[in-house]
Amino acid sequence: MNLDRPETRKRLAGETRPVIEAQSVSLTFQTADGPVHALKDVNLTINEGDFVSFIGPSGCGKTTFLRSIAALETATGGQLSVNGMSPDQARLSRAYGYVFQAPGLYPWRTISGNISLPLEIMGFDKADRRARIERVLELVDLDGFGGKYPWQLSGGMQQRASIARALAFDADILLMDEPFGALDEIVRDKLNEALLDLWRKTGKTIGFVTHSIPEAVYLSTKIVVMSPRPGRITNIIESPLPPERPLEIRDTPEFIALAHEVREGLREGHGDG
Ligand SMILES: Nc1ncnc2c1ncn2[C@@H]1O[C@H](COP(=O)(O)OP(=O)(O)OP(=O)(O)O)[C@@H](O)[C@H]1O
Repeated sequence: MNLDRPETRKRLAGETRPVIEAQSVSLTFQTADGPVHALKDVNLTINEGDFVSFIGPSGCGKTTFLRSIAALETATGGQLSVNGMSPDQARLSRAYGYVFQAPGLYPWRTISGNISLPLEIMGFDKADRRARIERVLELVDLDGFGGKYPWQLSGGMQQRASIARALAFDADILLMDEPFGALDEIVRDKLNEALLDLWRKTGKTIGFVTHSIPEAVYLSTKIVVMSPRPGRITNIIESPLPPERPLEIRDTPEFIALAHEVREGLREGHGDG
C-alpha cells in the first residue's frame, strides 16, 4: 500500500472531506401507470477517495441515484450536494466524469478522437488535448492504440477507452454505471484490477453500480446495498479489506465473509431472508 499518497494517508486517519452528500433524497417518476418511487429517503455520505459500490436487484434505483448525482435526473425531495454544490452547479464545474454501461464510442472517430471530443467541446487547446489523451491512454493501458478505430478493439479495450474519455478532463469524481456488465469474467477481472490500480494511483472518488457481489467486494471501500419498491438503501457496509488487493484476495476468509454479509443484506432487502 502506498502510504505516501495523501488520499490514502488521509483516509486511514479519517481526515477525508465529504464529496457527495445525500440527505433524505427521494425521486418519484410520474408515469401513466401512476407514481414510481425510484428513490426514497436516501441518506449517504461519500468521502474524498472513497470507492463506493451500489448493489441491489433490478429497479432498486442504483442508476437513478447515480444519474441524480450527475444532474441527469433531479431529486424530487431532500438535499443532494456534490463538492458542496448542487448537482447542476457541479456538472457545470466539471466535477465528475461519467462512464455508461455501453462504451458509446463514435465509430467514425479514432480512439484518440473519441477521447478528444469532450475536451474539444470544453475548449482545451490542441497541445493540451494531445498531452491529456496520451496520459489517459497510458492510465488505462491503451498506449499505442490512439490511432485505431473502436471496431478494431475488443469490447474490454473499448470500455477502457470510454473510461479514458471520462478521465481526460481530470475530474476528481468518477461515476460508473455498470461499466463491465457486458464483458466476460476474465476480461472483467482484468478491468477490475486495472480500475483498482487507477483508483490507487489517482486518488479519485468513485461511485460504481454493479450487480456482482464479488466485483463490489473486490473494488469497494464502502458497499451500499439497495432494495426496490420504493428504491432505498438497506445497508451500508464499510470494507475492512486493505487498498492493495491482488485478485487472490477473493479466496481469503475476510473476502468471503464480506461477500456473505452483502449477500445476506441483499436477501433481507428482498424480503425472503
Ligand atoms: N425515466 C423514467 N421514468 C419512469 N420510471 C423510471 C424512469 N427511470 C427509471 N424508472 C423506474 O425507476 C425505478 C428505478 O430504476 P433504476 O434504473 O434506477 O434501477 P436500477 O437499480 O438501476 O435497475 P437495473 O439494475 O435494472 O439497471 C424502476 O422502477 C424504473 O422502472
